[in-house]
Amino acid sequence: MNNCLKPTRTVLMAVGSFNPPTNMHLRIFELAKDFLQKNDHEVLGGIISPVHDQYGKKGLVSANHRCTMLKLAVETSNWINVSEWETQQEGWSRTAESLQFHKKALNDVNSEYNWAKKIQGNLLDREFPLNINLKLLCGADLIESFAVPGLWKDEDIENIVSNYGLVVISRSGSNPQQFIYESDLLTRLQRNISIVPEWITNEISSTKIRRALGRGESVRYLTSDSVLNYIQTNRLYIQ
Ligand SMILES: Nc1ncnc2c1ncn2[C@@H]1O[C@H](COP(=O)(O)OP(=O)(O)OP(=O)(O)O)[C@@H](O)[C@H]1O
Ligand SMILES: NC(=O)c1ccc[n+]([C@@H]2O[C@H](COP(=O)(O)O)[C@@H](O)[C@H]2O)c1
Ligand SMILES: [Zn+2]
Repeated sequence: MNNCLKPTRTVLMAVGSFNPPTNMHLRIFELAKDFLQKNDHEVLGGIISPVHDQYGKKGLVSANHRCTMLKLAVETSNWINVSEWETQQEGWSRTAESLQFHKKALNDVNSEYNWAKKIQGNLLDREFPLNINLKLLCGADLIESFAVPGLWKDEDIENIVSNYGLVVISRSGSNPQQFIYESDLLTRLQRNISIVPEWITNEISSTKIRRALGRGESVRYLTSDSVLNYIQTNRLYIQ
């Protein structure tokens, strides 16, 4: 919330494997946008930032495939974009580093990145400074991973929540309110965390899509037909 008349200019960024992209990956952006627009934010755009190959998660297909699938998935959206920046670095980037890079590029009027130009183009005026805020959008399982020992630096969690802000979409099997209550750090920073309930609950996950594909079962309507055609043409996720 801000106290002046203008709504806060906000961009949402989701990080993850997107292995493969699912309809829920796009849904979380729609849910977050609706929520923020009712709460005094002007949502200028969304960015999906797939993780580097060196993240090394079991079964992760190449960034080349994941970026191509994501670009196919967002073809139906006029506001969600794909950033390949993380995948183009020497190695894995911490989420705090990725947020820092993307926020800087979004506020740079001379940015060379297409997603930055497109999002800036949604501004009615391009008064300098652009004052575009970036928030991390995630499902409740990602915030719960903050508690995994050694996975996230405390200083990164503090930086992400206090300098960017979090929008957390509830996911079955997780309880983000309780998780925040159990963390002194997150309780202190609570006003920068928005929890958005997903009332039309849906269990779609990339893991379940990979499992079904591995078993030769249909995954139609869990992801877009364009992504599905790409998976089939390139024979991905079959053992
Ligand atoms: N059904 C869902 N509800 C809420 N958030 C989701 C859902 N599916 C994915 N997300 C969120 O999307 C982001 C990217 O997640 P990720 O690429 O890990 O997808 P996933 O479906 O969880 O995949 P996997 O099963 O491989 O872990 C994360 O913040 C995750 O919490
Ligand atoms: N310390 C960190 O910044 C940190 C730790 C663990 C995961 N992450 C990110 O969270 C995402 C997790 O993705 P998955 O849920 O697909 O494993 C990835 O984008 C990864 O880079 C960041
Ligand atoms: Zn996941």
